[in-house]
Amino acid sequence: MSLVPLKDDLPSFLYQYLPAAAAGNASQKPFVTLTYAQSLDSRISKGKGLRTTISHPETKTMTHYLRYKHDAIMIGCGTALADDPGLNCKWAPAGKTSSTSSSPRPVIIDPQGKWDFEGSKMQQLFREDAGKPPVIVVRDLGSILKRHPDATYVSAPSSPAGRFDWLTLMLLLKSEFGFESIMVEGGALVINQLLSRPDVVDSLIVTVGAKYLGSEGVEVSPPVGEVNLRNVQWWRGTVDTVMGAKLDSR
Ligand SMILES: NC(=O)C1=CN([C@@H]2O[C@H](COP(=O)(O)OP(=O)(O)OC[C@H]3O[C@@H](n4cnc5c(N)ncnc54)[C@H](O)[C@@H]3O)[C@@H](O)[C@H]2O)C=CC1
Ligand SMILES: Nc1nc(O)c(N)c(N[C@@H]2O[C@H](COP(=O)(O)O)[C@@H](O)[C@H]2O)n1
Repeated sequence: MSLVPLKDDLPSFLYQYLPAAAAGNASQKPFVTLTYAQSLDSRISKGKGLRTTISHPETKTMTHYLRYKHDAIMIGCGTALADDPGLNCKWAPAGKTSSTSSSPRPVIIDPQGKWDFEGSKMQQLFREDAGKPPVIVVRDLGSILKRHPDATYVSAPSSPAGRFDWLTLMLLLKSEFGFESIMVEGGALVINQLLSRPDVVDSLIVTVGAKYLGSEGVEVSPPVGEVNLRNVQWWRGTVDTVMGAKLDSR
């Protein structure tokens, strides 16, 4: 499906939240953008495992513009299993066409290796030369039952509860794969952890869709309680609004 054109004022609105604005900052860590679309009742899908459209076509185009601006796109395996997403980039600057090379590399956080690249939308796009193959981050390379030859598996150190530390993970992804920028799209478990990590997240870009999804929906609400933001700006579209912000470390 093709995208509607990118709204003219979005690039200037987004600029300060994108990796290019931090170019020249010598950091060991990749630039990390946390971005997702939520309803007015802070839900990112209408139920566990239910792929849900929240973004209006013009903010969907914005998401593809954001994908164009990052080296990698990260999701948790809950999202990979629920949505079977493509995670490629369909946006291209005027006069150019989108291609595999302008798509970010998908990164799937999948400690137990539950998600399978075989038969996925990502595999289909890769075969059509319309998307890159994923990096799959697991806990233990030896425990993966089905390894796909076109996917890259990498193990990361984890806590006894099986959790990766986000900063360690981002540093590893930069050193192993050279990712200078990573866009994190979700899902809820990933977002709720990262909202309290100003040491990891450089920018927050949230689309707010003009709808409610109800109490059965998958909620974004950080367990740590209050999270404060700075450098907050709002963009108003036809139906949605978009908030750009930085996480406050104080
Ligand atoms: N509206 C939006 O922008 C988006 C909506 N979604 C929705 O979110 C829902 C999925 O959310 P969740 O179920 O919360 O799944 P999730 O995508 O956050 O994945 C959770 C899984 O990721 C792994 N994981 C997360 N943090 C980890 C850590 N620190 N260490 C090791 N492993 C870790 C674990 O295996 C965990 O079970 C779906 O319904 C999907 O449609 C997902 C992305 C964006
Ligand atoms: N920006 C945005 N708006 C929505 O309404 C959404 N449901 C999502 N979901 C995210 O996009 C992924 C799907 O990507 P493809 O279109 O298949 O490339 C989905 O898995 C979520 O990460 N995002």
